Amino acid sequence: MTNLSPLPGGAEDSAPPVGGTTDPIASAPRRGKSGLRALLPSWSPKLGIGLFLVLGIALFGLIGPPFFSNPNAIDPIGMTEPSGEYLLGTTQTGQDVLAQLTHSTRGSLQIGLLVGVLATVLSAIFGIIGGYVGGALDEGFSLLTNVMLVIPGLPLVIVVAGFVPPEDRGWWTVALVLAVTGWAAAARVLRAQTLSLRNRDYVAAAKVAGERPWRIVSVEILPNLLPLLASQFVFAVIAAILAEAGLSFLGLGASNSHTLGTMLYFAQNGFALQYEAWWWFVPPGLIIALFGCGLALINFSIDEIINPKLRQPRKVKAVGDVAQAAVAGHVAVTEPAPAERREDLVLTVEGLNVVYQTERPVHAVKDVSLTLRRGEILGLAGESGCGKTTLAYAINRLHRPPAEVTEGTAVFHDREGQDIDLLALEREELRAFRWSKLSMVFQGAMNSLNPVISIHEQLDDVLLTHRPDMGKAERRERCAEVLTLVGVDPQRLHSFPHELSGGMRQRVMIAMAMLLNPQVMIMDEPTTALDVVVQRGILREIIRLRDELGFAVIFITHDLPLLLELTDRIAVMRAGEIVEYAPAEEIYANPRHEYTRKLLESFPSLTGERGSFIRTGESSARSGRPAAGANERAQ
Ligand SMILES: Nc1ncnc2c1ncn2[C@@H]1O[C@H](COP(=O)(O)OP(=O)(O)OP(=O)(O)O)[C@@H](O)[C@H]1O
Repeated sequence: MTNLSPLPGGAEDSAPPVGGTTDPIASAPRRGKSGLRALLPSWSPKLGIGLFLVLGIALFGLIGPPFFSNPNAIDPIGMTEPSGEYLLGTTQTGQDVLAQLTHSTRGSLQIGLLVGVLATVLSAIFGIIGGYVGGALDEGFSLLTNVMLVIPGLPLVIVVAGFVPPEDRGWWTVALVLAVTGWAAAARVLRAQTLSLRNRDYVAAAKVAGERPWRIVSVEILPNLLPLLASQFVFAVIAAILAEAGLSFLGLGASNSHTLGTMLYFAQNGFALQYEAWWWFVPPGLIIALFGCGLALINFSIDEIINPKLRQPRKVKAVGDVAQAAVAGHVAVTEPAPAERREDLVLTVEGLNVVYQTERPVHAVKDVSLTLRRGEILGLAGESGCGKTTLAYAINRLHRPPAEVTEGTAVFHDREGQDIDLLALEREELRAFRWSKLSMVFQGAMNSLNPVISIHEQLDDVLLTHRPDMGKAERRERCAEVLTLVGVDPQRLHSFPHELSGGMRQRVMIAMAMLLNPQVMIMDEPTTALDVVVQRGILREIIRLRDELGFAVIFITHDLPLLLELTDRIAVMRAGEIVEYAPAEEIYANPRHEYTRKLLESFPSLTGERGSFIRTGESSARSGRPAAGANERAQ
């Protein structure tokens, strides 16, 4: 909408991360690491234990067999307990259990690995390719997948395995049977995910950019499915080892091969349980359990590489140092002129600091102090990445790790006279507070509506949660009322989000935020995605509603001219700090901070030296400010 260009030294390129460096986007993931290292999971106890178990068991199965005697060799000593000669004792026929265990571990690993690879490849082919290509291919693949799904797995395996004569039933035959019968469920999940991913904006952008389908699948879609594929692989391996054990137990396992399953089968046939020969059946059972556990732990770490949000936030040094280091050298805030009476205020934020505790911490909000008066529209301006959203989220306690409020307070002055320390609210108190006293219209809010639920149900849900005493008719009336307030025909209550225009959806989101008659509404770029005419209509509504209902608004945008038209006061943010905080007229007529001046100058003018915007005075209805002139932006 505007052509605000990043200024030299703006937030994106100057926000000093905690710790003193001046690297811009300190949050850039693993920037300091080489390409290969960036793909490796970061070390954690979970990963360590998982690797130890899996590698230990794999090594035991891989390099163990040559070190031990022939597992079939019979010693006339019969069944004996573990001893110096036979570390894990012997079987009923005097065979060395340890020798059998190494060979069996190898056999089971071979089967697990082969089934894991085959089942994952099959599910990826049928799920991802079908889901992405769609049409007849997808229908064919889906039909096959559904048929495989409704055939009961184990009986089919038993029948197939039973048909293969024992002499041909090697470990790879069993693996093949298990893979063919075990991929369908995973394929369904992958197809569903692919269907969702193929409609994402970045996939559409790749298509428009002319990328070939195989590249879109492998570069845009596949990386998003890796955690799923990894866990499906792990699941397939574990399931295969267990299924093979089950088959062997029934005498349908790999003949002439040693697997953990056949070991358990012979232990059962040799009455190991009755003879209390624990050394015969406990070790194979334990290996199966430990191997599964190790794979699951590795899977957690794989998730963390693919999904950085799962990474544990790092603990950083003392909060005081952090704030001081970051604030040092920056220009002091310009305080708003008029003295503020406590009873006029609805929100007071003091010395708020928010740090993203990532590998290289990002100090996104630095020592921010501001007040919001009852019924006031306060603008929060600043270029992309300066910390506006982080500040709004922290005030509303919506921030999630790695974001952490390291210092400061945010106090809500309720109209009933109570002061509520927002940062100290417990979970339930917070749930009751949010939306009923302070609501939020999120960035890109018009996409936040659930596409398969009608507008009425979505509005009604909020009332059901927060006003359980309201009757059905009363709730319906309130839903219709808020829609009317924002200029949407109440008939639209029956509509689904896709039946509304972008502007209408945005209005519905504003209606939803107003539903409980809050005292404060935080609006994070609520009109950015809309064209100027629709935007203008919505902004008019916001001012009118504010005037009628008396709520206060924190309006966040990078569009300073818009704020000049709309707001009573403006806080200009840069690199996490508020560098200027003054009434809108003052910012327009006499910007004091160099950065504010640059922001204003960066809007080209058709008619003058700068800024094709002139204050209309529309928002000054309540304060009695004079309108300053016509507005070209509305055109
Ligand atoms: N999850 C995160 N981990 C690390 N750093 C983050 C995270 N989210 C945001 N940041 C960083 O915090 C800073 C402030 O981001 P924020 O989203 O609050 O900016 P903004 O002013 O709202 O930008 P925009 O107008 O583009 O939405 C940026 O430098 C950003 O890179």
